[in-house]
Amino acid sequence: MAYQFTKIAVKIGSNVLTRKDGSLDVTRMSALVDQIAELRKGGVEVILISSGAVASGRSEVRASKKLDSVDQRQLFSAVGQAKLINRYYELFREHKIPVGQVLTTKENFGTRRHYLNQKNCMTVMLENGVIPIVNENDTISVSELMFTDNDELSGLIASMMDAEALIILSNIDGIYNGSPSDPASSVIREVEHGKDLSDYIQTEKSGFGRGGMLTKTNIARKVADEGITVIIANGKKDNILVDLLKKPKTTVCTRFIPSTQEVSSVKKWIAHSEGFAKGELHINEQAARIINSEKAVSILPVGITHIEGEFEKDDIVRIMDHNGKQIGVGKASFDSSEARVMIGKHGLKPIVHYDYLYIE
Ligand SMILES: Nc1ncnc2c1ncn2[C@@H]1O[C@H](COP(=O)(O)OP(=O)(O)O)[C@@H](O)[C@H]1O
Ligand SMILES: N[C@@H](CCC(=O)OP(=O)(O)O)C(=O)O
Repeated sequence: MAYQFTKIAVKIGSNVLTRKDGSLDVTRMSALVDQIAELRKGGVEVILISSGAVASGRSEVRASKKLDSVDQRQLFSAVGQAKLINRYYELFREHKIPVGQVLTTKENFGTRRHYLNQKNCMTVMLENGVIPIVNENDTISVSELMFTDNDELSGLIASMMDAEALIILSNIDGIYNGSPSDPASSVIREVEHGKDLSDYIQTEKSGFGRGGMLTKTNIARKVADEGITVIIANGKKDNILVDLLKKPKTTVCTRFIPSTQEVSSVKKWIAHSEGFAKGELHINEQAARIINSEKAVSILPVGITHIEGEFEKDDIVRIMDHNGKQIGVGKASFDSSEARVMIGKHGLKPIVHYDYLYIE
């Protein structure tokens, strides 16, 4: 039977892969691997983004002295990632499917060249029948260099690899329209473009996760706006992956409806580049109004009131409106000193061209 999608990114959260005592839930891993193998047999290409390094390392080593949170993360992930990938390797080998490890950091997405290098690496893996298993390189990404969590990373990967769908597996059936523990709440089955869900999200996180439901929702919206279906579902449920693709109507999950507008690959990269922004372009009210309308416009010097920070040509900059609120990000066509000289002048080239502008 043909599946609904032919190329998907699947993110498996820490909570799906860990038991209550923090040990690696190999039975669950094995069940998910079986499902991915079944999807592959049915012609679906899969990119896996798997958390669980820190959680699986925690039960493996006893620290000789009390460690701070950074040391703990580095120690546990170094040990745990090896264990995690080894398990995946063994489990996929039973299906004769080769896997490869991709460990990455936020910095690896900072320049277009690095971004394309990673894309090429994973493309060549897929072309050769290898399933990429991606995780953040927790041993070297520390504090401000870290992704918020693997949800953010999975959004980047799905967008970079032009996946048709991103399936985020957590320990909950989807996004509830109230507290998940309240029996009166139920799972929101579909989220249309522009729907704000922030009122529903509780700030608490599950036992081993890092980001929580709010990051999942924000990432899901952004990725769906790029034309990719995003599904949040319960990875602890039997046969969930296959059911989501085979029986989309009857399988409980939250589904973000993708935008039908085409988004260029450069724009996709820029949309996920906020974390690497070097400076700020502040624009006046009229420019903000035009940019926020549906029209395709560039950021011209005439609409800029001031520039904050220093940046080079081709760096990512934040676009701020007249109230100081961030409305987008873009790639600067000039460095900050050149751009400052151009402020307020008519008839000059754009500081950020429309092709390199992402409005939130
Ligand atoms: N409205 C909501 N609907 C569903 N889950 C929610 C909601 N608000 C908060 N949460 C919490 O978000 C958790 C999932 O996020 P997270 O802990 O980051 O999981 P993961 O490790 O799978 O990434 C759920 O277990 C739940 O406790
Ligand atoms: N890279 C970390 C993932 C931490 C994380 O973001 O977890 P989660 O919130 O479950 O996606 C690990 O492998 O432990």
